Amino acid sequence: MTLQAIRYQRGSLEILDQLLLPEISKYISINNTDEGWRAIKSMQVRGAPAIAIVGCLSLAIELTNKEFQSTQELKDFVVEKLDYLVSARPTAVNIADAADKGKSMIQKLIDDEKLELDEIKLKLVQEFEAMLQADIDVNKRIGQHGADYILGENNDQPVKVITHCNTGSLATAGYGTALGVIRSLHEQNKLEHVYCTETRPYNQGARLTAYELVHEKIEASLICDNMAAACMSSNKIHAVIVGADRVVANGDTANKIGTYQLAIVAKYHGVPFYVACPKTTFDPHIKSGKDIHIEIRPQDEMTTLKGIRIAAPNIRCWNPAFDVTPAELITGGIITEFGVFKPQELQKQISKILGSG
Ligand SMILES: CSC[C@@H](O)[C@@H](O)C(=O)COP(=O)(O)O
Repeated sequence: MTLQAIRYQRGSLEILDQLLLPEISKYISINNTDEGWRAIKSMQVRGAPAIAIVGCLSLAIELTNKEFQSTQELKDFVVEKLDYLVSARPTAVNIADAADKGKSMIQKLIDDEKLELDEIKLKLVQEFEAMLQADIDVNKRIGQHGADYILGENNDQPVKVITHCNTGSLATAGYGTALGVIRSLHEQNKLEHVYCTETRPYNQGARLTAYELVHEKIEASLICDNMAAACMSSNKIHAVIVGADRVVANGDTANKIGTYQLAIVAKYHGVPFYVACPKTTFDPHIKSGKDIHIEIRPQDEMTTLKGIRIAAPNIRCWNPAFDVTPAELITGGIITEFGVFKPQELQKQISKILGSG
């Protein structure tokens, strides 16, 4: 059985508290957008697609339980709550994309004079609910496209890959993006080995990806972040596959801190570097990676481990949660639900994809 980070049925939302994993599997309920915002901010739920889905579902819960007197009141409430949810973490664009879609949808529904207030509310709730299944479907397509492409580049022979951070069932509605590609390779018996990086300082790799890989019985080894170069020089690695929090118009990509250095190391060793993400991770409004807002996280994520101080007292820290990988280092391509694109064709492909609705 695959891990389920998000459990939802109308009126009830629960998430697996990722702060407690891997030792404790505990679901917590999210009853409104305040609780949704706090769960995202504290990283009880994390990963670009999961943040968007949990944010929107926390609003669906609040909408289900609340009565409105007018469509204007409903619209003001939805817009305010969506803006609030987007503010929880700034780098991943998926929640901003979902918020924009929610806002234009409510306007469209209000403009439809045939619809009553309750029907408008219900349709909006249904729209947010549909994100769960849609994300799993998209991830499976990403997995298939990515696995086919990588195997095509390797004469259909089993491959060894490296991945970074957590991009699996815990970061999405299920299956995963980069980890979805790895899962798909494994399902086809074409995955010889996967190395997952520890992903300091929050340890998404050691705690979450390693947990998913063990759970799925996938051949895997954990490496510290500073072992990636040694791993590539002492093993034949066929691909590095990572996820993304925002891919901008020129193909520059923000992802978990450490992705950039992994891409540099991969280029040096001639290992193709792939980014796997859905179209909701594209941000065509930003031209280059220099303009992506990078979230800075609290210092204690670096200085302490489970509440125990591991750094010298009084040292200051710089703790950016993400970095930007320039498009030219994404040498393998960007794996989407529509296929695999080279970063230089991304701008054209994004307009084509976004134009297709
Ligand atoms: C499918 S998840 C893609 C990205 O969101 C993932 O690689 C990542 O950087 C997650 O960062 P996090 O800080 O854990 O939310």
